[in-house]
Amino acid sequence: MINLEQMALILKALPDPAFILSRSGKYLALFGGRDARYYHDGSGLVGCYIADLIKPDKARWFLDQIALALDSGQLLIAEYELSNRDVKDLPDDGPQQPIWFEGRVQALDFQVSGEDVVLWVASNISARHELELQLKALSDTDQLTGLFNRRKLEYELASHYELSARYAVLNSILMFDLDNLKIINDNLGHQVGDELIQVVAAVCRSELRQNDIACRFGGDEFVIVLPNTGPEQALQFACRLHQLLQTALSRFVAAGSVASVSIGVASMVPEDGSFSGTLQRADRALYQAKKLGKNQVIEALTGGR
Ligand SMILES: Nc1nc2c(ncn2[C@@H]2O[C@H](COP(=O)(O)OP(=O)(O)OP(=O)(O)O)[C@@H](O)[C@H]2O)c(=O)[nH]1
Repeated sequence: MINLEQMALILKALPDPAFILSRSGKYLALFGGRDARYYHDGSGLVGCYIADLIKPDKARWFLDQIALALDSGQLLIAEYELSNRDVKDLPDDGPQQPIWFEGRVQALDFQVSGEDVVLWVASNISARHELELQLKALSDTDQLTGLFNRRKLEYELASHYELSARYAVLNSILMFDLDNLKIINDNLGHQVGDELIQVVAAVCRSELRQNDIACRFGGDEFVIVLPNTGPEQALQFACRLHQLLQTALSRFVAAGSVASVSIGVASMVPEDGSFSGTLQRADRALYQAKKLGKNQVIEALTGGR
C-alpha cells in the first residue's frame, strides 16, 4: 500500500495546482502544479493572504467563491482569468499571457487554526477558452463579408430594444437591399456578385462608429443598428452611406443596369412592441424605396403618422 511519504510525493507530482485556502483567504498549502507549461511556481504564496497578493476586485471575488463553497458544501466550479501581473510575488518565468482557469472548490471537513478551509484546484483552460471565443465569433459572423450574421443581429436588436424601452434611449436601424444584383450575377457571374457584396460590407465597415452594428441579414439584404441615434441623425447617416455606396458600386454595370442600394430607416419607438416591429417598419420603408424606383433612402412611418 501507499505510505504517507509516497502520498506526499504523489501530491507534489500533481500537474494542476491544488491550494488549501482558509475562509479569510490564507494560502495554507499548495500541492502539485508541476506542469510548467501552464503554471507559475506558486509555492511562494503559502502563508500569504489573497487580499495582500491580488488586486482588490479579484481578491473579493476569490473570497466570495470560498465562502460560497464553504456555505453550500457543494463542489463549486468557476472560470476566471488571472495573469502573473495580477498576483504579487510570482516569478516572471512561466506563462506570460493571462491564463484562463477553471477553479474547482470543495469545502474540507476540518479546520486549520480555527478556520474553515477549502481545497481549490486550478486547471488551465486557456486553450479551450480561446477555442470557445473563436467558435462564438464564427457563429456570429457572415462568412462572405465578415459582418455579423442574422443570429447576432437579432440578439443585439433585442438588447437594444430593451434599453430603448426601459431608458428611453434613441436607437435606429437601417435596412437595405442591393438593387440589380440578379442582373449582375446573370451577366457577369456569381463571383462578381460576391465581390459586389464584399464592397458593400467594406463601405459599411469604414463608416461605422465603434458601437454601430452591421449585419448581413440575408442574401443581398443588410441591417445596420445605430445605438444612441435618433431619426434625424439616422437619416443623415443613411443618406451619406447611400452616397458612398453609389460611388463604390458604380463600376458594377450589366445590361444597362448599375448596382445600387435601396435603404429603409426606422427608429425604435414604444409602439413597435419589440425589435421585430421596428424591423418591419424599416422593411416597409425599404419596399417603398424599391417601388419608387430603387436607389434611394426612405424614412419609415411610425404608427402615429
Ligand atoms: N453573388 C451572390 N448573389 C447572391 C448572394 N445571395 C443572394 N444573391 C442573389 O441576390 C439576388 C436577390 O434577388 P433580388 O433581390 O430579386 O435581385 P435584385 O436583382 O437585387 O432585385 P431588386 O432588389 O429588385 O433590384 C438573387 O439573384 C440571389 O441569387 C450571394 O451571396 N452572392
